[in-house]
Formats: sequence, structure tokens, C-alpha cells
Amino acid sequence: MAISHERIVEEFRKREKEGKAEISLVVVGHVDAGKSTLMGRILHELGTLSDREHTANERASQKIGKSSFAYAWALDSSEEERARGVTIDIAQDSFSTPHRQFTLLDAPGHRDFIPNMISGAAQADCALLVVDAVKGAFEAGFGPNGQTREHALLVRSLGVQQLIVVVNKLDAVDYDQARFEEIVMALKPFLVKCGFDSSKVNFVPCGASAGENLVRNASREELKSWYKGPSVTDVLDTLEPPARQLDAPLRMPVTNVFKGQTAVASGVGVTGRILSGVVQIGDRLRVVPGDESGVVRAIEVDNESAPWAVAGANVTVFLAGIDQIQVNVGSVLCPPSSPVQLCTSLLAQVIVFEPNYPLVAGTSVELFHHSANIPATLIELVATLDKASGSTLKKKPRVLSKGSSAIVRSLGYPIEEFKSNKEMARILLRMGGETVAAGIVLEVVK
Ligand SMILES: Nc1nc2c(ncn2[C@@H]2O[C@H](COP(=O)(O)OP(=O)(O)OP(=O)(O)O)[C@@H](O)[C@H]2O)c(=O)[nH]1
Repeated sequence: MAISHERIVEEFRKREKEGKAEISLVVVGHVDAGKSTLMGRILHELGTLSDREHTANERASQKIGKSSFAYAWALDSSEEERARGVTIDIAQDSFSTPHRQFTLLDAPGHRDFIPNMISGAAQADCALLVVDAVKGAFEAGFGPNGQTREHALLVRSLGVQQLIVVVNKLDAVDYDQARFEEIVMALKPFLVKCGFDSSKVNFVPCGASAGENLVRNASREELKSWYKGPSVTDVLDTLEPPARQLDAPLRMPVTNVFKGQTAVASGVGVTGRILSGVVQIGDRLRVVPGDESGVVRAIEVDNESAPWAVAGANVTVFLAGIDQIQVNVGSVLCPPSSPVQLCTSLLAQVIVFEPNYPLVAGTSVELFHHSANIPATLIELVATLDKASGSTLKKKPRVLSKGSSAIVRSLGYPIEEFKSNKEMARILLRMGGETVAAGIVLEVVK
């Protein structure tokens, strides 16, 4: 028997209060700032990474003369990453603090790997920006060719509002308070210009490789004497969980489709993340694009069957009364009473990276929206924007440079505006296998 929407929301809120709030976190920062070391050490100290695994990493990294990378290896697991000592792919892990459960997306800081970072940032609720306190290193990261600025602006552009800035490697500058403050003073105005609310940005001093002020509070006199604030994990534990759009209509972009094989889970198995709304067994769902629909026979959350699921959950629903051919990766499941509208063109604010070809009006691109990949065309370049302030630099530019705004045309695709459904509005633009731009949809034309 169907349960009312209100009852499901009420029940979910009750469970949420009893359990830990879930947050996805992306770790960004200039190459070698210490991102992997920091997260590897946090995972180890929180018990997510066992002593055995860590000892194995220590031994293996010593063997090839890179013992300083032992903690980073917890996350940098591919052979190439280990040999080069840089992070290439987005590593996914999870860990929990006393009140929060995190999905961790470790992003590579190396220039060549920015596209990988975007897919991490596009899924993140909060970001941790690691900067290197060493004289010259912070300046290189924060300089025009460094990634500190670019990453901060990128995560903000992709909708991340809460930021923790970890000022790392303070051991290498004798935990100098003046150096920490100098870095904070340099970053703060820049982050505000990027659009961060300063009350949602925290600065935390630390020495990741020594484990100083990561999980436990500062223990060294040089740091303790001037810093009485929270440790990195204390701050993580107070991050606000994302507001789940429970009362908005169901939106579930499809990431996988397969044939349900068991008696309980028969029909068409459809996997994806619920971006907004609620689904329960017995619901009729429409697949957009198209006008086919199916009835939910079973729901699985974390491989366990469930009577219902709400926004934020990664689920598999089994649909009856629909042909597998009608459901595609990139389709969106929604209620027949309020389906996603197909847009004919959209206005997006994007950040442009370093495309191999100039982005001019008429350029064909692939538009990535969750797992959908749609052929699209840039139909008009509206303006280029100032990277830091967002104000218009030039109207109707001929070519797009970094930090530009563009109109992208795509036909018959379900996308929504950022102001009505944040999660449905994040896009990436790719050309020839390269991500050339990323951003959010401001307006759609139906
Ligand atoms: N002195 C000092 N060195 C550190 C600290 N944290 C990291 N390092 C060193 O900095 C180097 C880079 O560390 P990683 O953790 O690989 O840096 P990363 O930011 O993950 O690098 P990419 O993934 O390549 O962008 C390694 O040699 C670390 O041992 C620290 O707190 N103090």
C-alpha cells in the first residue's frame, strides 16, 4: 500500500537525526600541496585505512625511494600514479567523523588532470582546499599559473558553497603564525571575490605528514601556543549537510540499465542517484526523453531492498511494464504528473579550460549532464567574465577565453535551471575526449 509523501519525509528525517549526515567532499589544491598525504593520514587515523595496509604502503614506497609518499599511497593506487607520485584519477573512498559520513573524492592537482577534477567537483557538496605553506610554494600555487585560484573558482562555479582551507606543511616553516596569517590574508579576499560567503570558509593550520592538527588537536608547542581552534576533522564534523530537495518532483538520471534476474527484482533494473524527490514501490515513473512509463516493483539502496528512497540516495529501481530499450543511460526518471521539460537551448555560465581548438560560435561540443552525453553547438558567445569578480569583461567575444559565458544549443534534452534544481543544472562541455569547459545552466528555452 502506498505511503503518503509526508510520511516518507517524516520517517526519513527521523532516521537522519539518529544517524550521521552524509556529505560528499572533494579535495583540491595545487600539485604537491599534500592532498593525498593529508587524506591518507586522516583515513589512517580514523581507522578507515588499516595499520596493515599502511605498513604495506610504507614498505612499498620505501622500496622505490619515495617513502615520503607512504600516506599518499592510500589514495594514489594505480601503478602510474605511484611511479610518478601524482594523483591521476578521482579516488573514491568513504570515512566518518563522529557526526558525519563522508564520500571522499580526491582530485588531482596536476595541470594535465584538471578534467578529472571537474567530475569530482561536480558531485561535491563541500570542498577542502589544500595549500602549501612553504615559502615560494604557496606563491607558486596562488600565482597566475598555479591551480589554487583555478580550483577555488571551479568548485564555487560548480555550486560548492562550503570550503575548508587547510594550510599544510606548517612544520616546514616552524609552525610560524605570521606565515599562516599571511596566507589567510592573501586567500580571504580572493575567495570572497570567487563568490564564497566568508562565514562558510574555514582556515585550518596543519602539518599533514606529521599528523599535526589533523584528527587530534595541535600537540606541538610551536602551534599550540598560538592556535587554539579546531582540527581538520573537527571542522569536517561541523560541515552542513546539503539540503535534500525532498519536496521537489522526483529526478533520477539513469547511469545504468540491466535486466533484473531474480524473482523479487525482475523487470528492468535502473541505477542512478536521486537528485530530488521521493520514490516508492508502486509508483509509476516516466522515462524522459520519450513518453514511456513503468511501475516500480522493487527498490534497492546499498544492495538492500527498501520500500522507498529519497533525494541523495544512489539506488536501483526495478521497473515493470516497460521495455529495456526505452530506458537509456542519461534518461531521467520522473513522475508522469511533473516530467522534466525538454529544452531546445540553454544559457550556461561555464569556465573554459585549455581547449585544443578555439571555442567560437558554431563549434560542436558534447554536453555532459550527469551520465548523458548530448551533441550540442555553441550558438552564441554572450560575454567573457572577470575570473574573480564575475563582472562582464567583453560582450559578444569572438573566441572564448578562460572564465567565459556562452549559450549552448542542445536539442530535446531534459535539463533544469540552477535556480529551480541545482543538481539538475551542472554541465560539462567536452571536445575530442577533452573537457573544455564546466559550469551551470542559468536559463533553458523549452
Ligand atoms: N614537510 C611536509 N611535507 C609534506 C606534508 N604533507 C605532504 N608533504 C609532502 O609533499 C609531497 C606531495 O604530497 P602529496 O600528498 O602527494 O601531494 P598531492 O597534493 O596529493 O599531490 P598531487 O596528487 O600530485 O597533486 C610529498 O613528498 C609529501 O611527503 C607536510 O605536512 N609537511
